[in-house]
Amino acid sequence: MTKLILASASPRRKQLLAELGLTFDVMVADVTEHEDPETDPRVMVTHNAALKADWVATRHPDAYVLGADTTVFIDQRVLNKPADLAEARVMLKKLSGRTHTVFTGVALRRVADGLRIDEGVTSEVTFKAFDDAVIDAYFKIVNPLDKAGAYGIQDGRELIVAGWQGSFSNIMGLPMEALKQILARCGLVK
Ligand SMILES: Cc1cn([C@H]2C[C@H](O)[C@@H](COP(=O)(O)OP(=O)(O)OP(=O)(O)O)O2)c(=O)[nH]c1=O
Repeated sequence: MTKLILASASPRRKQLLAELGLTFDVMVADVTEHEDPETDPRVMVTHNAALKADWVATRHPDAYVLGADTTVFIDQRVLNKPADLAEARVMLKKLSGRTHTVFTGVALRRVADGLRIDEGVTSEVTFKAFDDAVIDAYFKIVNPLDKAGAYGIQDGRELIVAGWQGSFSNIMGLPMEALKQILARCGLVK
């Protein structure tokens, strides 16, 4: 049987991949992600997605292994996960009333036949203009610390998000439209 492994600790990625009706295992890669705020975001997410997939793939050479990485980009700088609530607040204030870009990189690997597929997807998100009281309310319902840019489009978006363009699932962490095409190329989905 063909085995698929999701190389991720993200509950959002697990939930999104499960929506395809596939059977898969989850294994978290023990890697240090590249997180330079001044780096090219597309290069960074592609590199980090490949790092995660490669780490698991070398340990499971017969399995298809999927890795992904998501970041937020504004003012020519990358916003990764905030270190604490104070940094999360600074990030949300920077994003308030403006449009930013979300980059997700996806890497599929299989060591047994040398399969390597890399893909990068971008989406745009526009935030409402909001004040500290809104950020306080937002932090009561969403934990910003495990999310790039200190927000999750999937929860509480009525407080902060005015709209988006592109793939909603890409913003959440796994671009499902592109991923379905990649998995279909490997015969894993129809
Ligand atoms: C922008 C945005 C990010 N995120 C999340 C997706 C990712 O989980 C996280 C970005 O960090 P990542 O390093 O991409 O992912 P992760 O550490 O959560 O999981 P792993 O590396 O093990 O795969 O931010 C949302 O959930 N919603 C959003 O709207």
